[in-house]
Amino acid sequence: MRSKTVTRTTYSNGSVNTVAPDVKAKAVQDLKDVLKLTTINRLLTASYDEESKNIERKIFSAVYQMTKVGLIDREKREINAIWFSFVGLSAQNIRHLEICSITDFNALFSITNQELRSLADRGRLDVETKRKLLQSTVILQNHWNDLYSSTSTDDAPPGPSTPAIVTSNHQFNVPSLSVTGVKMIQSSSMGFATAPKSPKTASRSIHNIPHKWHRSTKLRWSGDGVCHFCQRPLGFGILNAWEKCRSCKWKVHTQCKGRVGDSCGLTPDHLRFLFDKLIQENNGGMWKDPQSVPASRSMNEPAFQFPDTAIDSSSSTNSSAPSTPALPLGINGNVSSLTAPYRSERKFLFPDTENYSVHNRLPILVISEGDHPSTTEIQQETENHNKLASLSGGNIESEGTIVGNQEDSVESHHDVEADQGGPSQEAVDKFNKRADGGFTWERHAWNMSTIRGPNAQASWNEVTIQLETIEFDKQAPIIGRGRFGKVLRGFHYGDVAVKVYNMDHISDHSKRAEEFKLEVSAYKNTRHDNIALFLGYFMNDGKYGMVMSLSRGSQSLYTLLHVVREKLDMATTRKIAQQICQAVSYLHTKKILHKDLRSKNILLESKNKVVITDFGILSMKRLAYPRGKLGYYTSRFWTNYLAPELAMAIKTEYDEYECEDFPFTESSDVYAFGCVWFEMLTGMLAFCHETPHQTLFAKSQGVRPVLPNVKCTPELKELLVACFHTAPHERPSLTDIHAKLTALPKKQRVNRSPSFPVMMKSYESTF
Ligand SMILES: Nc1ncnc2c1ncn2[C@@H]1O[C@H](COP(=O)(O)OP(=O)(O)OP(=O)(O)O)[C@@H](O)[C@H]1O
Repeated sequence: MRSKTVTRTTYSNGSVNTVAPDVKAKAVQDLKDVLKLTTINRLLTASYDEESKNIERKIFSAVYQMTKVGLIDREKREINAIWFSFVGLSAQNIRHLEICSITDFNALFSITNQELRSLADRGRLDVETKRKLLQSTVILQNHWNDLYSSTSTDDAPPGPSTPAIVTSNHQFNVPSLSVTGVKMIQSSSMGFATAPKSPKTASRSIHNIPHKWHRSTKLRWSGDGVCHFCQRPLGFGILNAWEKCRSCKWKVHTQCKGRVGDSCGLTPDHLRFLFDKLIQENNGGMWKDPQSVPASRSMNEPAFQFPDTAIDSSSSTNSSAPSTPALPLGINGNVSSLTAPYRSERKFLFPDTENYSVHNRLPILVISEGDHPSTTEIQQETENHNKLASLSGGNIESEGTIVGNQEDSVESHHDVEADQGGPSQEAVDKFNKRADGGFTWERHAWNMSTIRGPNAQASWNEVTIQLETIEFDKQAPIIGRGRFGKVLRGFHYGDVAVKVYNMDHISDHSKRAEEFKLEVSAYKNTRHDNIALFLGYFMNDGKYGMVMSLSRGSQSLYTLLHVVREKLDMATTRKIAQQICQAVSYLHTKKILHKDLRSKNILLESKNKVVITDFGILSMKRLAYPRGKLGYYTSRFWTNYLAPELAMAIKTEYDEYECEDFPFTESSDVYAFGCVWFEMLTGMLAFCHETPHQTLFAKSQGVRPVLPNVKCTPELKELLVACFHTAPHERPSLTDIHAKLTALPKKQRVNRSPSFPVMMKSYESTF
């Protein structure tokens, strides 16, 4: 019998599956074949005959088969690109959608028809392509849903599984929330490659609510309304008959009705209602069902019932008991039993009463994934780059690699005006206010002579780099892409990394340059061995970017821990922790807050040296873009590092004019540092078993990360647990942590009592 080579596939959630490469290759090939067999035009014809249905089914089963084999992120993106090009999208359209985080089917299914339409509009997809995209997405989603309804619990198709990525109009995530049982079921994954598994004891309740179509016999004019399925105008009710679902408010032509599926989608309001219900029911004891999830062992132990008490320093270094109050694997069940003991004795009361706990609402989070680009993307990027370079006579080396929209260049004169000095006094004030978030940050935080003052212009000029002088790598210009922009590889008197920022969240183009300068100014004044070296910035033709030293290793701590899955020894962990402490406390002395300290933003130059990046950028406004009131686009695992006071500050609906930014403080950076340290010690993310919403909820309830069995001294454990204190002012400062880390002896000597009798005292002292 021929033995198969089996590879380990690491999922984005860190789990590992074994998949025979030939099985995977076959699945991918099947999809390509079936796509080759047919054309989307046939699939999307108005005459929806039996043959079209068969084609649909074939395509879907190929897609489904492929999702079963477990794909890594890069493969998911490639498949997504295959699907999009089959639908008729150009490479540029695909790039646009990817930039908007539609990188796999999961993401595609997670956004509403309306959001997809607005993404298509922003990407300037032509009418026909947009129609095909929307229509084909509905078809695919329907199949997915059908399959969900017809599949047994264990064989459920892999799919967007949890409220982590919230579907506001479609039902793909909903199976993980049982409407009747109202239990939050923990998902095993946030990616579409792994199937959400329900506990075996409780069968999964499938959301399957039929549409309530209503057809008015009156003559109705629907204004500019378009059919949700075919995207053509609805027109008059009688002439071109259309119907409206009373529940989800979808309007479709009568002839399209058959193709939108039998199951009614959940609108954002429905979804909120569901969450509201979950939280309310929790108060009413709905989650107290003792059958649902066995209570955590630690919950019955008095030692672990209170999060804010100092840790028992007598705990053994190799104890397997968590040193913090345990959140049992997921808060997927008996949450009240978890939180009740804390509530009864909780010392800390959150200062902000305007939070979602009070209003019984959780904000909607959509997870976008910054990632390494696929080969196809690199090729695409390189082609664009070279094409533009040749068009401009090789002058504008960078233009092709930088994504910006035409509006930016139209408005660029504003930028030039704004470039004639530092940001305005008003902006600086606003920025300082934003930074303090109502806590401790002061206006005098900024060195006014560098931002605004007699030397401001000269100071900015010194760090301005002309875009034309940067030579971008022709082979593989793009290093990676994040939530707020992308990083390119270039040459500017040496190898450099160029981070191109997306400033679309500032709708007023004339304000972009000013805002960008405020963000960059955090970098401008930093000089530290463990901080990415700022070399300069550019603002050309509506492109905003920063040039910094290229980290040689090009590997982040996240990649090392969760992709390469390397276990760090105590000495390395300590060294890295010390360096992070030094770097971030340096920033704090410069009155700069990191705001986004995560293992992804810690680059490893070598095992002995880290460099931190991406500081001072994050804001609620950035996260709220482009969803606005609909929720936030966040990086994956962002909530895991979020300090509880920040988690509490996220408003369910973001309003630019009314909402304050996050109340970032040095202490929130300390919390994030604790999470990174935790990650290094355990190889796992804090709250790794929770979905983002569960994490937010848990944090709002004062739940702290569970520290599993780690080999470290009680002092270190105590220090780590102190970083997770719910009250920000109780957390230690990074300088203190660094001092304690340094003071610890290099090697812990274990004082074991010998198994044989020894003379403990010296000969002299005995007599
Ligand atoms: N100075 C640098 N040198 C080398 N690589 C870098 C540098 N700065 C960033 N990178 C890499 O570029 C990629 C994108 O970085 P970026 O900070 O934009 O996003 P991210 O942190 O991965 O994602 P997000 O912040 O959205 O979660 C990452 O893989 C990162 O490791």
